Amino acid sequence: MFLDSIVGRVDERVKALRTQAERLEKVAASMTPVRSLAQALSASPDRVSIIAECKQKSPSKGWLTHHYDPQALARQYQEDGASAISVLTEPYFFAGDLEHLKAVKASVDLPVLRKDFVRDPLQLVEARAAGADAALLIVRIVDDVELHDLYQAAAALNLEVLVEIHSPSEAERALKLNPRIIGVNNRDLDSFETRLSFSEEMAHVIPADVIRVSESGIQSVEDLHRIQDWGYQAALVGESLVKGSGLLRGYQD
Ligand SMILES: O=P(O)(O)OC[C@@H](O)[C@@H](O)c1c[nH]c2ccccc12
Repeated sequence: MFLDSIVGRVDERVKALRTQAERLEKVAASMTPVRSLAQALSASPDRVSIIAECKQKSPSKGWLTHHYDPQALARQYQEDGASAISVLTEPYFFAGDLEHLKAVKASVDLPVLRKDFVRDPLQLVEARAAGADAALLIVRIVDDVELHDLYQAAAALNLEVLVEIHSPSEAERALKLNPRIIGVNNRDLDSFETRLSFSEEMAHVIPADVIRVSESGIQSVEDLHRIQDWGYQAALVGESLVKGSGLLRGYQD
């Protein structure tokens, strides 16, 4: 199954990273203060804040664009009113690269989120050393102890986290962390199908003081309005923006 193979590759990457642990920790400790994702997502309470994603390829849709320039894309997102930028760094299934994140960070003023499959605290050190302000934590791919340890490790690095869930039981696990931001993924990671109303179903299990992000399959201004009606402060949008839908501009007008 997809997640098993992706997790296998992640664990290989982590193993290779071990030799660089000391250097990465030094670099991470020397980084300038983070740009706060939580603050960026709370800045415009009357509308949905958009985390715009740089993604070249996905397991469900294949190549999204032939000419991928994450730096130029992120700059455009910022100009069009995005609140934060998400950058895919997973190389095997999403054609991502940590270098994309570094380039993006250097060219925008917005918080930058590392979008990867995080299983080990060293990946968070690596993210911080590359300039990430926040990282995604997918509840499904770790156990409770690992989740807790990753959450603590991120806090120690001053890295904010977007805790991603895809079921009521994952919501329960996530809430034990007292997280500031929760992402509800509308995409089922087994079937790859997206269903926006999943965000509606999950809204009532997330406490009101948690920043809610609806993720995946968001394509139109109407979708953004629906999410807002369900009590979400933010949306994570990839494919439709990469393909040039103009959703950000359409929403600003
Ligand atoms: O391209 P979309 O459908 O707008 O989705 C963006 C984002 O939600 C999606 O890329 C995503 C959400 N959670 C993930 C976890 C891993 C990789 C990718 C993702």
